Formats: sequence, C-alpha cells, structure tokens
Amino acid sequence: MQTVSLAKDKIKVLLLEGVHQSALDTFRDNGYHNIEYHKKALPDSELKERIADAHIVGIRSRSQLSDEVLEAAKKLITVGCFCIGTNQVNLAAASRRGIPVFNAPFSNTRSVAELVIAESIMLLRGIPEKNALAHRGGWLKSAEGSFEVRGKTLGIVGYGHIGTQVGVLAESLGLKVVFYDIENKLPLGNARQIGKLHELLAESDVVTLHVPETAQTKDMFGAAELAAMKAGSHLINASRGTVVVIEALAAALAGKHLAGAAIDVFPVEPEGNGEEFLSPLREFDNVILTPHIGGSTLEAQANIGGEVAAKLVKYSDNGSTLTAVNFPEASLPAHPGKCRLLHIHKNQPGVLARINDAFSKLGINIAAQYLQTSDEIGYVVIETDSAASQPALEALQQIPGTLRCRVLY
Ligand SMILES: NC(=O)C1=CN([C@@H]2O[C@H](COP(=O)(O)OP(=O)(O)OC[C@H]3O[C@@H](n4cnc5c(N)ncnc54)[C@H](O)[C@@H]3O)[C@@H](O)[C@H]2O)C=CC1
Ligand SMILES: O=C(O)CCC(=O)C(=O)O
Repeated sequence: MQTVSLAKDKIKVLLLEGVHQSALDTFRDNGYHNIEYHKKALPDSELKERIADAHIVGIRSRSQLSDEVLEAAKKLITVGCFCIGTNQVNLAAASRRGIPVFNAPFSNTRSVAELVIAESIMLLRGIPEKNALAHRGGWLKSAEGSFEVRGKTLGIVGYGHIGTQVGVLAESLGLKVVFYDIENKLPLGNARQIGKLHELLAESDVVTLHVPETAQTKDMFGAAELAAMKAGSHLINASRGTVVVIEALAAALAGKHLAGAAIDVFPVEPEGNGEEFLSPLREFDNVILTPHIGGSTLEAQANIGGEVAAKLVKYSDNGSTLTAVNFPEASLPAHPGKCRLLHIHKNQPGVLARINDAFSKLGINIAAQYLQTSDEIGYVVIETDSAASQPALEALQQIPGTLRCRVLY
C-alpha cells in the first residue's frame, strides 16, 4: 500500500506508446523528472516488470492494464489514458485498488471527425481502388461508381462528441445526416435521430461508427447488420475494432454488397510500428486501412499530452480527482500550510464516523474535510496541521475498509 508522500524525484512516471512531448514537459515543469519513456506498448511480461515500481503510468489505446498487470503494479497511484477510450484498462480492478484513471475526453475528437469526412468523399469517389491500381501501374479513368457526397445520406452510429462533429461537418458539404444512439440526443443542424439501427442502415449511403467499446457494442456489426446496409454503400469504423466482426465485413466486401470501407481500428492491432499488420481486409483495394490514427494529429496529441499529464500531476500533488472515469470526483483547492491526507476506502457504512472518531481520540484538529463516494469507493480528503500528519496517517490505516491512504504536504 502506498502511504506517505514521496519526494518528487522518487515518484516514477512510466510513459508508453510514444505519448507527446507535451506530457514530458508538463511532468518536468511540475518537478517530476524520474520519467521512463517508451515509444511502443510493451508485451505483457515486460509491462509487468516496468510497471512494478511505477507510481504514475501513462498509456494510449494499445497497452492492456488488466487485473493481473495492475496486481503487479504495487506502487501505482494513478493511470492516465492519453486518448478517449479507457476500455484497455480494467477500470473495476483499478477502482478496487484505489487507483483513479484519467483520460482526455475531447482533445482528438475533431481529428477523427475530419478523417471520417475525408474518407466519405474518398469512398464515394472510388479513390481507394483507383489509387491502388495506379500504384501498380494501372489507369482507371472512369466515372463509373463515382459520386459526389452532396445529397447522399450519412448514417452515424453513436452521436457523441465525435458523431455530432461528423454530422455538422457533413451537413456543411450537403450530406443528409441521420443518427442512431441508445440515448435520446439533441440533433444538431438538420440531423434526424432514428430509433432503429436497421432503419438507419437501410437508408444510409455511408455508415460511420462512433460508439465506445462496451459489452453492448461488441460484435455490434455482424453479418445481419452488414446485410441490412444499402447495396453499394460504405462502412467507416474509427471507433473500436471489437465493434465490427471483421470476417463478416470481409465477406460483405467479397460478395460486393458493400462498395467499400474505411477501417482504422482492428480486433488485434500491432504493438507498434514495424510489426506486421495482419488482417483479412488487406486483400481489398476498395478498403482504406489506417493504423489506428483517427486521433493522431500533432494538434490532438500535443493537447492530450498536456491535458492528461496535468490531471495526473494534480492528483499526485493535491489529490484532485476531477474527471476521473472510475472514481469519486473531488475538485480540491490548494492546501498551503496544511497537511492533506487522502483516504480511499470501500464505500461501506460508518467509515467517516470511524475516521472522525479516531482523529478525535488523537486530539487532532481537522481543518477541512471533503467526502465523495461512488457505488463502490469512498474518497475522504482531510486537512490537518502538518505536525499531526504521521499519527493521523497511522490511524487512517487502521480504519476497516481502507484501500489506500497517502499524505501530501
Ligand atoms: N480511431 C481513433 O483514433 C479514436 C477512436 N475513438 C473511439 O471513438 C469512441 C467514441 O468517442 P466519442 O464520440 O468521444 O464518445 P462519446 O462518449 O462522446 O459518444 C459515444 C456515443 O455512443 C453512444 N452509444 C453507446 N453505446 C451505444 C450503442 N450500443 N448503440 C448506439 N450508440 C451507443 C453514446 O450514447 C454516446 O452518444 C471512443 O469511445 C473511442 O473508442 C476516439 C478517439 C480516437
Ligand atoms: O491515439 C491513440 O492511441 C488512441 C486514440 C483512441 O482510440 C482514443 O482516443 O480512444
């Protein structure tokens, strides 16, 4: 259990998957210099080794922080996903260990939306196969199967931060926009929500997926959904590789029911550049294959690096958990001249009373106290005079249900 506040040079920050330089700058500007940096994701066994003495870890979408990996991370206090998706982290296992997980919910959304619009145009013009042919010395000057996007229908599945931006950009090009979402959503512009997925599929010339990876979206696009798409239409997936059954998509392309596709995410992706990309879609010239770069623009990565690193620093320095995805959110003020104790516990009755009782018995004055809870976790932040911090910390460790506690000076 991580208990006391460490000198910053003792706090090890492990950054994987080539997170942007802005993350390193943010850590260093805040006094964190003990940084281990890797350009790629690490294989499971190496990850367990490298994470064993890390206090803060930063990943993107490739690294899998499973229960087992988190178990190996004995000193870990917090995780940063330098991306939107947090499906690569076992969030319940992190919560159980009192580890808040942060992400960047907006910073790369525009980049994904722009790519999807560009791909819609490319697909409707049949550019992928013309381009592939030209690379092999062929020449296909033809208007056959080539269309303007103006007046066509774009079907958006998942109308959240990305889906809505795709819709707005698409309308500016003259596309009609329909969307399907499990929630009732405010349609932007002239977009229209459709209550049944198969109805959207039947009327869309291009279908683009922007749902998160959940149990409900796993294999959401299989043979039945692909068959329900309009003959000659196109599929774009820049959400998660688990959403589309890739063999079913290959079959729909081989049977020419779909005219093309643009796929950015795959059920299995290489760990880094240089590793071979294997997919049954490689054989199709009419498929745009991109290596999970929907959010990979310099603008997005620079913003994400600074944003997520700042959240990790803030949690490490002052305990703030605002925007954590698996944890009670506490937005905390600075604590000059006070010692701040962080107590993370199972959310069960009586913990706060026991804490207050213990402090009262020790004669420690509580200068300020904050409590936030989620279904499973309780997060209490207590400020005392710094002289009293060690006995206070020891008392907190004895409270039944304690998952983790730490003191910040
Ligand atoms: N290719 C890339 O590089 C990137 C991929 N992504 C992926 O895109 C996903 C979406 O991102 P945002 O738009 O920011 O997320 P968001 O959370 O703002 O929107 C997701 C939308 O999907 C809806 N939804 C959830 N389950 C659904 C279901 N079963 N059927 C229909 N709708 C459903 C939600 O209600 C919500 O409106 C992320 O979770 C991430 O996995 C995000 C950024 C970059
Ligand atoms: O940039 C990345 O590594 C992943 C982007 C992504 O898929 C996300 O933000 O969820």
